[in-house]
Amino acid sequence: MSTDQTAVAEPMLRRLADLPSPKGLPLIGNALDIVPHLFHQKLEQWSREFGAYFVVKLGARRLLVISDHQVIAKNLRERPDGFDRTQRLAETWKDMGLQVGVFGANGEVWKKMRRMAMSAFDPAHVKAYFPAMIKVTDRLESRWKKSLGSDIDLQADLMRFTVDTITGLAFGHDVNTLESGDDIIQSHLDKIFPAVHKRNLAVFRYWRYFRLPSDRALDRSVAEVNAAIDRFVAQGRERLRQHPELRQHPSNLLEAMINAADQGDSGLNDNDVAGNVLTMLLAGEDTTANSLAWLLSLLWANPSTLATLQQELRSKLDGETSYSIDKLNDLDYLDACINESMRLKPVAPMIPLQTLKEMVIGDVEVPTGTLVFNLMRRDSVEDSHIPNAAQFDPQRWLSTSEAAQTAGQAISSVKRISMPFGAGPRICPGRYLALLEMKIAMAMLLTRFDIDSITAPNGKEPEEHMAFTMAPVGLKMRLKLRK
Ligand code: HEM
Repeated sequence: MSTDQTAVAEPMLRRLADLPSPKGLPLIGNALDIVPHLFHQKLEQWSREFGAYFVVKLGARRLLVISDHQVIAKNLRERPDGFDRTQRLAETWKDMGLQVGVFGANGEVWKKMRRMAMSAFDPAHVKAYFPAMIKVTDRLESRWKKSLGSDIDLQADLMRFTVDTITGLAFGHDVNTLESGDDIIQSHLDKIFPAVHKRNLAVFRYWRYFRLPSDRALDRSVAEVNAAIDRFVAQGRERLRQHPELRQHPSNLLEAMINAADQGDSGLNDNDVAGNVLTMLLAGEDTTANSLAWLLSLLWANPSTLATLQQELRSKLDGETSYSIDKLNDLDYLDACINESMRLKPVAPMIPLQTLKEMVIGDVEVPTGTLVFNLMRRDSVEDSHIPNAAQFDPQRWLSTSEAAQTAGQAISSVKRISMPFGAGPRICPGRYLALLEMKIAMAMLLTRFDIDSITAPNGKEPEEHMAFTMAPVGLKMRLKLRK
């Protein structure tokens, strides 16, 4: 027998130039195919056409787009050594005059920032923030009681809920948008994410040469936000000076992060604290509010699931005088509903990264500096990976369910395929807090009220709108007092 016959064939590697690519125009490539708020859907559509690996051209930039969940999970775990967040994100952030925080930072700076952020999310601290979360939830309940029978702008109210929660937690500052109308900082923060998303995709960075009126408005908003955050950091320091006991038991994220920065070897200063506070504000509001809005719209579209969830919440929480973290963590069906809605409607449907070295991704050889767009949802909604993937079926997350007994493989895979909070060393550090917020809001809503209707414009399914996070468009909710 010749050695040739026994040798194991080396897999053939492809290069970026060998991969399929949607047809584009000279110089600008596929830029005209891209509508920023539908970018994720376009990439998902192309991935069905071109497969798990393809290249999109945006001017001089080449994006390697990947939708194989196993490869994506490996990419996310290969941080910080194999991948950074993109250079373009860091540049966009800097152009806008924003302080770098843990989300946008890379390398050694990220490591320090991440340590500081994690200290703020330590479970003992989250427990200390919990009473503030209850207060905000009570206010949401009062607000909704005043709106009985009329249309509630669902997302706007959920944003008020998450803004008040995060601002309270981040700064110990009670902005109370639920009772007192609009908040100034919030109206400025609202401009930042959509601008980051648009500028990240732009082929020509015109704002480096001239400013349109919208850019000047953005500059003003960033200046206001930066000044407000600096004030909050100064106030936080003053509080710690006056109440040294808060060093041991910080009452908010800001105090916890100032403490972490003040540890001898932290290498962090107040600018870093400010960058992380801004990051928490941006990362913690739309994400949680949009996830809740998607969950509610899916429940309304699936009445028997809504009834089962209502039954779980009422049977376990009726008669309780107040919420507790333990009780909220004992709501298995609610957990399953949240997981299932984030599988179908992940608010971060793509995670862009950039390679830090030459590497092989799947069967593709890529050079250093390659932009890699990880599509988080494609496999999660494919029947070949998840049975009846389009169906909203929380049961698939319950290990005790019949489905789990008969299709054990499918159940373990749904947990591996759906990664709404990312994965690996840069997985979302706010995930437990976000889940707690979602649970307390759902517990309040379904034990105190009956939902009369949740509708999207024209009676259709809600459309997806991407502006750094993916939101449902135009949801209105009507409530009745519980029978
Ligand atoms: C349902 C709500 C949320 C969702 C779906 C979500 C999702 C995500 C995702 C997908 C990432 C990227 C992870 C990766 O690169 O692997 C991320 C990162 C991050 N999230 Fe969240 N998030 C949520 C809520 C929050 C909250 C409430 C906070 C803080 C108050 C937060 C803070 C952050 C931060 C600081 C990062 C950057 C982590 C790093 O780069 O090391 N998130 N989140």
